[in-house]
Amino acid sequence: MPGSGQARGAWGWHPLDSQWAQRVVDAAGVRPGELVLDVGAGLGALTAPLVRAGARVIAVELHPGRADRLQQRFADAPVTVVRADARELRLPTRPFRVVSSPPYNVSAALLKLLLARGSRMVSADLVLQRQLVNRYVRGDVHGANRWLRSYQPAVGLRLPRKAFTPPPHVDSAVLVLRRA
Ligand SMILES: C[S@@+](CC[C@H](N)C(=O)[O-])C[C@H]1O[C@@H](n2cnc3c(N)ncnc32)[C@H](O)[C@@H]1O
Repeated sequence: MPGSGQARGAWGWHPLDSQWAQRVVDAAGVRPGELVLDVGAGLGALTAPLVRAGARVIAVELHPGRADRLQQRFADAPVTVVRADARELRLPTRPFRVVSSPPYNVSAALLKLLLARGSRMVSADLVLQRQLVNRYVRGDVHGANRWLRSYQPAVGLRLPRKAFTPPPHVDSAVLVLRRA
């Protein structure tokens, strides 16, 4: 990322096309008034349809320039922008949902945090590397025995590489987690 002192790839910069972002939010079935975390919010591709669905959004973004632009874009909307590392996030103490397209290099750590004991997460719709989604759905991840008692995992929307600009090198899908 020019001027950030960090290579472009290290930021996992693959924003979603707005139509695909809308599809992800529609499929999540977000209802007005729900508290939703958009982790790795970028410039707000998912935040915008979440606001249109009536959600109260916490948009988490580590990149300082993007966090500033999010703040400006959603200044008049029910959006709280938090500049934080997704891997060290303090989760809401109220029930919350997650609808997010995080950078793939933090997705395992983010899931570990979201699924930790005591989390008030009621559901997640996460755009992830398809291979990782399949592993979660098969229960083929460390600690799965514990969280599979609380959450029902499923494969949601499959996203083609062209749903992102620039396109990633791997296929993506939505990991859908609902409280069992
Ligand atoms: C794949 S992009 C997706 C952006 C947006 N959600 C979208 O769909 O257009 C991931 C975003 O996560 C941000 N990011 C990278 N590392 C992060 C971290 N450790 N914590 C929070 N955000 C991070 C990047 O700056 C980037 O904006």
